[in-house]
Amino acid sequence: MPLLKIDNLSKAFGGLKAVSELNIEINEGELIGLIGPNGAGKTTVFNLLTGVYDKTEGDILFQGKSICGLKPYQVTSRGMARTFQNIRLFSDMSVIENVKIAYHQRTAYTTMSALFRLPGFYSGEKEMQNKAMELLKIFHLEDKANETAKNLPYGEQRRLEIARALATEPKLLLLDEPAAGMNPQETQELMNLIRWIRDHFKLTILLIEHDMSLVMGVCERIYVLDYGMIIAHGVPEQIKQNPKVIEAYLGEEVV
Ligand SMILES: Nc1ncnc2c1ncn2[C@@H]1O[C@H](COP(=O)(O)OP(=O)(O)OP(=O)(O)O)[C@@H](O)[C@H]1O
Repeated sequence: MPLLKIDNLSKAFGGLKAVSELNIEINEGELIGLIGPNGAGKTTVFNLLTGVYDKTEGDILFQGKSICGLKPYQVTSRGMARTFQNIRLFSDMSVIENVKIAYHQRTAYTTMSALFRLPGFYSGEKEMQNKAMELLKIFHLEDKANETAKNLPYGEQRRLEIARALATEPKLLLLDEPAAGMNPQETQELMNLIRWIRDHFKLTILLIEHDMSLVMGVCERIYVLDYGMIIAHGVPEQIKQNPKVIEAYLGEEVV
């Protein structure tokens, strides 16, 4: 059974079909790319997967169960987390608070123990603090734990967003243009980090990306969207040479 099965999914905005009869299957542990020209429908797919938009037609099965109609927080608790094209951090909160907030969805202590500061609350808080610090270390942000999120350089804010998504302990991680705004060296480091977190956390990853060197370098299979439809699907070597893909990018260098 695939971890994620997108089954004939469509989404219309009035007369515009942003996503049209989409079929995608992703198996546990895979690292998959979703690419396509501007306006192809990639972010709409993420919004459909995470309960931000309601589908017009079709179904989304996650671990064999339909997740259509669930609210974003319910999708998160089923084990799907995402980052955004435009970074969405709690910008006035500290770096570590950003991560701890995500852990709150997963902590075992009850409202009663939190209200009355019972022992369960303190052990829960301590555990959360330790786990958050561990994540920050992985993303080389431990020295910035108490800085205000908005004061971090752009590349670090992007890494913090991924750390925060991981704090919800997802099975499937959706990354929307993780390398946007990064220089080539940062992009290379991010590529290594994405592979590493997939292996370390035994994750499945679906990523949207315009940076072709990142997509081709890191993804095992790639789906190409154009006008809401899949025009190509395969391993990076097949995608690079696919005439429909080259045409969709209007002669832009695909690699
Ligand atoms: N909430 C909305 N209301 C109306 N139209 C929308 C909405 N969201 C997206 N669209 C339209 O759907 C189409 C697909 O948009 P989407 O943002 O999913 O593309 P994309 O592939 O992510 O593009 P980009 O690479 O530029 O981010 C576009 O024509 C867009 O204008």
